Amino acid sequence: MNDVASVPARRGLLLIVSSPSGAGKTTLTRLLLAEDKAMHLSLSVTTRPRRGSEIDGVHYRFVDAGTFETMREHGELLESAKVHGNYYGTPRAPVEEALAAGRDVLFDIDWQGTMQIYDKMRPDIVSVFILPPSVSELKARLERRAEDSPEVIMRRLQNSRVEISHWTKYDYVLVNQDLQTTYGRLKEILDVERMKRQDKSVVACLVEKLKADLDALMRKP
Ligand SMILES: Nc1nc2c(ncn2[C@@H]2O[C@H](COP(=O)(O)OP(=O)(O)O)[C@@H](O)[C@H]2O)c(=O)[nH]1
Ligand SMILES: Nc1ncnc2c1ncn2[C@@H]1O[C@H](COP(=O)(O)OP(=O)(O)O)[C@@H](O)[C@H]1O
Repeated sequence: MNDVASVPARRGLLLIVSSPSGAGKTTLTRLLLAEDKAMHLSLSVTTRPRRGSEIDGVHYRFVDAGTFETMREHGELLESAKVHGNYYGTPRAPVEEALAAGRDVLFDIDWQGTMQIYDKMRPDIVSVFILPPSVSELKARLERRAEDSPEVIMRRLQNSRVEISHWTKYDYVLVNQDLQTTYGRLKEILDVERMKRQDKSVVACLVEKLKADLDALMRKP
């Protein structure tokens, strides 16, 4: 039996974080990955051009359209979607390996991908939707990030309208006003959801032992 004073064993969970572009999901998920060594990023493949701050194999695997299509045809993607005119997909094998090993996996994917993974793995999923506090702040964040052209920023803002309408499909919604507050809430969600998935057999063993010890105590003269 595990030491009951330590965190009991549990199944791995799949944490999905989605948001309209610029709301802050990359910032939040990078903070989490840096701090939480039990969390592993699902590295997506994409046909989108790499941004200056991104590293191939760390933030995305950047592939051409032909490679993406071959992966999709061969069933190598757990889900895939076209977002802002580019293709994105989640490689299947690393997720299945992580789940089998009881590790937690983090997905930064859009609502279309979320729906596809829900269909396959709903009990293991915890989904969080991040909203910006206002449109002006969303636009300002996209501009401050300074990674996209004005045309790309306008397209992302335009697409935000559809994306935010999917918030109802998520388990939790966070409004990312103050970054540290939002990050704190995200960690609270994760703590609770991990606790919910604790291996109950460990608790059952402890309860049996407590009962036996109580019986023994009561029998003492
Ligand atoms: N379905 C799906 N969406 C993805 C995947 N990877 C990233 N996305 C989504 O694609 C959208 C665009 O991502 P990105 O190009 O990094 O831009 P950003 O949202 O402005 O940071 C975001 O909504 C991401 O969550 C994936 O593997 N599958
Ligand atoms: N709570 C916040 N307050 C102010 N700026 C933020 C906040 N969260 C994120 N940002 C900034 O907004 C920009 C967009 O954030 P990012 O994480 O790239 O968004 P997304 O991944 O959702 O497109 C980045 O420059 C980031 O530093």
